[in-house]
Amino acid sequence: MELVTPHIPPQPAAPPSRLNNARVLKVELGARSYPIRIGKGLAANEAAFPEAQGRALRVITDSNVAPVYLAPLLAALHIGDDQVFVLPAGETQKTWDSAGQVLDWLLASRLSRDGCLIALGGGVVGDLAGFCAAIYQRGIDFIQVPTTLLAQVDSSVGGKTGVNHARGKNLIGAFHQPLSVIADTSSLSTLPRRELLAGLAEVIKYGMLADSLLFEWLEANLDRILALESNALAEIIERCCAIKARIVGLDERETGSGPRALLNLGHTFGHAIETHTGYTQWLHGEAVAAGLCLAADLSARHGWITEAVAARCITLIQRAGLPTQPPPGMTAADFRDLMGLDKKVQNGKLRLILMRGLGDAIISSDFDASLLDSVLHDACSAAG
Ligand SMILES: NC(=O)c1ccc[n+]([C@@H]2O[C@H](COP(=O)([O-])OP(=O)(O)OC[C@H]3O[C@@H](n4cnc5c(N)ncnc54)[C@H](O)[C@@H]3O)[C@@H](O)[C@H]2O)c1
Ligand SMILES: O=C(O)C(=O)C[C@@H](O)[C@H](O)[C@H](O)COP(=O)(O)O
Ligand SMILES: [Zn+2]
Repeated sequence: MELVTPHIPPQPAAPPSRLNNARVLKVELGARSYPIRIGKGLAANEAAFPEAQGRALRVITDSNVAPVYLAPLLAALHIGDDQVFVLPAGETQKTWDSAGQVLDWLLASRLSRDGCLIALGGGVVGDLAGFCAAIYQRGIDFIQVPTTLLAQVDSSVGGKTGVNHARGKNLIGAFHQPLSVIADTSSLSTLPRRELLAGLAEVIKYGMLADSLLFEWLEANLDRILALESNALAEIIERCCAIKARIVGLDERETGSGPRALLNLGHTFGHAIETHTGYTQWLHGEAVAAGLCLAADLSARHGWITEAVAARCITLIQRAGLPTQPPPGMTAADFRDLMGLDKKVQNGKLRLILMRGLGDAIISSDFDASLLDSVLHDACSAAG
């Protein structure tokens, strides 16, 4: 059995600094280091955007976010609504075609290389706007203003940008770090319930892959999160961003044996589900939730985690109102076909992120293929 176990050193002891009421963490990437500012009301506060001052700015957002959060942001940035591109909302917009439309608009608006894009929205807007920033005139600056739980705990941090392809999730993209991440926690109050739960899937993922204490905290405090208690939401955003910042700081570009691939726990399965369903039926977090259950099951069948640990993971996902099984009608063959295009494939061999303990994930290139087959077959049969 060959397991690559990237070492994740403990968190630095220095406490994060504060900016007024904001909590500030930092992604340490040398000259490309940047702050993550977390707090209520930040997206309407000029002081949260020092990196934007004196710059030509363009805002990319979507049709659900714009009516609620655009005007206060424009006021804070002192720009008009003629500097805004509004995408239709939803995962189906995360395409090459949408990127082309944004790039056409940027050129038409004559933005020069010293300009800066602002991504106001969830992970779809963040990934798409970040990708456009990465390739527009060979790369311009951008700032993430995440408005979903998923984007605040995960997608706005780390510089993975890109679009989907009919053959697979995020298959076209670039690494491009933002100048800053401004996570305004008050925006979560308008988030639809289903979107909140989808974000929780990534939070549970962090506990499963890197932090057993976070996982236990989630087991004890899930009801507070589901009740949108602001202290509980702030707690998970900070803890998840701290984990992500640390891992990205160690392995920005997801090298072969570095720890960043661990953030993909559940995703090889989840991305196959999203692609199979045409990015229309399952939210990213929902697909990841089912993928986390498959990863836990496969890890347990290898004997790398106990049945009891796998059951705790699946129970927490179920308690969070998330799917624990693949979509009805999807087959093991569908999974195998789609997983073959996963970006972690090396020399034609699939690598999976699996668990060897609660809060302890591994990259495995040598899992037992017959166990994978039986996990997929059992799960697909149970889903119908
Ligand atoms: N780059 C990364 O590291 C990374 C990490 C995780 C996920 N992702 C990507 O992120 C995407 C999913 O992001 P998402 O879950 O944020 O989805 P999303 O961007 O589609 O947003 C979810 C929905 O909520 C709406 N919305 C956003 N903010 C709102 C608010 N405050 N109030 C009311 N409605 C609001 C949006 O219009 C949309 O309809 C996927 O494409 C996934 O692949 C990327
Ligand atoms: O930041 C990362 O690295 C992640 O893997 C975070 C994931 O939650 C996210 O969905 C990411 O977009 C997946 O990346 P991909 O490389 O598998 O497309
Ligand atoms: Zn994800």
